[in-house]
Amino acid sequence: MALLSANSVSVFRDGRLVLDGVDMSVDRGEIVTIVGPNGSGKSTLLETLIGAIRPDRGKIRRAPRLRIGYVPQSLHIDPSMPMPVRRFLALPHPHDRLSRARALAQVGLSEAVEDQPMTGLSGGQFQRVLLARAILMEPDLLVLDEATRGLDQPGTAAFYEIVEDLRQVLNCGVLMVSHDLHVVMSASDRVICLNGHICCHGTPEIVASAPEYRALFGMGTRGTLALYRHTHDHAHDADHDCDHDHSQGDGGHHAG
Ligand SMILES: Nc1ncnc2c1ncn2[C@@H]1O[C@H](COP(=O)(O)OP(=O)(O)OP(=O)(O)O)[C@@H](O)[C@H]1O
Repeated sequence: MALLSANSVSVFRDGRLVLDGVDMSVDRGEIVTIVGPNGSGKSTLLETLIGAIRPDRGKIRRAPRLRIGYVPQSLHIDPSMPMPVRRFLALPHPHDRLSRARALAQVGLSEAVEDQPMTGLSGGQFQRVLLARAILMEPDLLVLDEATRGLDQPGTAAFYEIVEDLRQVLNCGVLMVSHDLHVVMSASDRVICLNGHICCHGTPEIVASAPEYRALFGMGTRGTLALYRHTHDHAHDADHDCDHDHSQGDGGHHAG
């Protein structure tokens, strides 16, 4: 059974249809990434999947007792109320020192960071602390909403390497939203391209070469992506679609 699935999910916001008939799922052990332009409904989809928004149509199914570790896009912490990392990690409930140290180590931070105020951390450290807090939940599923926003390229790449390690160590599923198209393509097992509805989905190779994806992100993107994870060596038919078989083991489809 999938950890989480959406079945024909539609969501209206302020009377406007922002998600239209979305079908998707995430299994344990896989990294699924949602890409799409600004305002295409990515955060709305995540919020609906984790139960923060009720779908107007369709159904969300979660595995029984599913534990979700959520890393938000950003988090505002009032600088006038300094909060040490230790206290932040204790939200919503405290954990023993060993668990905290292990979680921090898993995201590449030392225990010493616990004494620092959250507002004194660098962007990369801050996001790692958010990730450490999510790990402390012992999640079946990690949900990351643009968790690398504001990080430079090395910081972004390092963050996704940690996510990849965590997927193996925790044996969890990972669902993320990202604008880091290049890294996403190398770090994901499946990519979902969203623009209110699912334009196309499948392995990174299938999505990167889909006309629906290229229409949204530009023709140049495909060439750049090819540098990262584009192992097959045949020539592409200029107008093939997501159903094209790249012999990568996973299928994909497009939905207009
Ligand atoms: N709280 C809200 N109330 C009403 N409408 C909202 C709300 N949040 C988002 N929307 C609208 O829903 C649509 C989808 O927004 P959403 O934030 O899900 O897109 P996104 O793909 O995550 O965008 P971005 O890449 O800019 O983060 C947008 O038109 C947005 O204006």
